Order: sequence, then structure tokens, then C-alpha cells
Amino acid sequence: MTSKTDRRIVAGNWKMNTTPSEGSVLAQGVIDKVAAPVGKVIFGVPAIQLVKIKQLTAAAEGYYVAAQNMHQKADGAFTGEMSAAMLADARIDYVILGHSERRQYSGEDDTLINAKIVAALDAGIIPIYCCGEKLDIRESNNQNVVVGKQIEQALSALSPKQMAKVVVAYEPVWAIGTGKTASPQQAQEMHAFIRQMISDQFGSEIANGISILYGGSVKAANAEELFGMADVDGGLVGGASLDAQAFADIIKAGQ
Ligand SMILES: O=C(CO)COP(=O)(O)O
Repeated sequence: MTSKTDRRIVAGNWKMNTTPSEGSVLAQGVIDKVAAPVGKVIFGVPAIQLVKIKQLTAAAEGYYVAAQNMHQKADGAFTGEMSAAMLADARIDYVILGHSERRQYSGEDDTLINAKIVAALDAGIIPIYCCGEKLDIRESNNQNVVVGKQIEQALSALSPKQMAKVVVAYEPVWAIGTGKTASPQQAQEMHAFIRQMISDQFGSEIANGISILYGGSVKAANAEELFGMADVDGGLVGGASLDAQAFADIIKAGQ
């Protein structure tokens, strides 16, 4: 049976921050501070840094690299886009898909995100699928309805074999970049709900093997408590992943 430690992932989402020079210093700083992380550590870096950070992490056990987006089509006249095959050829391990900032600023919906997830899996890239509700939905206590629908639209058409590879990140929009964190209990409730949904459709073995990460104002001070919850397998960290010491402390939280 898969244990919580097997599912452990701490991923940084640098978003549109760091120049290539700064990014290399940041990634190396983290690697130097945490030589053998428990579980996996992922750097989600700007496209221009993917190859360089992959080279830098190649010799560092436990470290992986994620793209922050990807196009759903195999190739063609899509100026400015990047395909799954390009990521696979560069040996990029993961791709963050469906982040709320892409939903908000680039109009991505779960039908499109599903197509991207399938394209990533076909190329051997692991999707980190982001879901999460906005503040008004949380205030009206409809978070399970909204997140349930996101999960269903983005993931329910996958085969069990495909689903077993997906990483899910629950990122309540009201907690992203706001300094407001979901309480450990709120995170646990939603993560348990997501795992139950996956179990209902794909079976308990697949559901128990999947990593479900929490994202939204994770920092060293709250990581241990959040990651200590039964269904919180780690984090997708924005702002705090831009500081080597802060991110290193989060990687080590609760270990
Ligand atoms: O969006 C996030 C990670 O993808 C979370 O960002 P913050 O950690 O800055 O709130």
C-alpha cells in the first residue's frame, strides 16, 4: 500500500519571476540546503529556464522540473506555444496545468485543461492538475460543488492507468498570494473529498496512490501543520518558493 511519505511532493511555482541567472542561483541554493529530500521536490520554472534547470537538477536526487503550461496540440501554427513533445525531448518531468491564473487571465476551462492533461500523459509528462474555488464560492459553502465539477470535467474521462499518474493540487483562489491560508482542517476536508471522488470512480488503490498537494500562501510557518493532515501530501508553493531558505524549510517541514 502507498504511504503518505510515498506521496510526498513539494513543488515550487515560480510563476513569472526570476531571470535565468537568478533562477539558477535559486535552484542551486535549494539543492545545497536540502541534499536528500524526503519525497520529490519540483521546480516549476518559466519556459526559458526549463532546459537549464533540468541540467542543474540532473545530478540532484529527488529534484524534478515542471513547466507552468503547455499547448494541447502536438505541433503546428501556434505562435508562442510549447508542445508536450518539446517538454519530453528536454526531459521535463511535470507540467502544471489549470492554474487559476491561467484560468483567469488566459480563459482556460476544464475541457481545454483535460485536452492538455491527455496530451501531457501521452508524451510521458506528469500533469499537476490545479483546482480550487473562489472566495464567494467558499463563503456560500459551495466549494465541494465547484471543485467536484472541475475534477469531473478535467479528469473523469481519463483511463485508470492515466489517472494513476496525475498529481492534483488544491489551490483555493482566495488563498493564492493573499497571505490567507486555508486552515489545516479546511485543506484536509477538501483533500479527503477529492480523494473520495477519485476512489469512487477509479478505485481506492489509485486514489490512495495519488499525491494531492495544497497551494495557497504556504510558508515555513504553516507547512508542517498543513502537511501533517492525513490527505495533504505536500504543497504547491508560490511566493515562498522564490527564497531558497524559505523553500528549503518548507521541503523539510514535518520530516
Ligand atoms: O499559486 C500558488 C502556487 O501555484 C500559490 O501561490 P502563493 O504561495 O504565492 O500563495
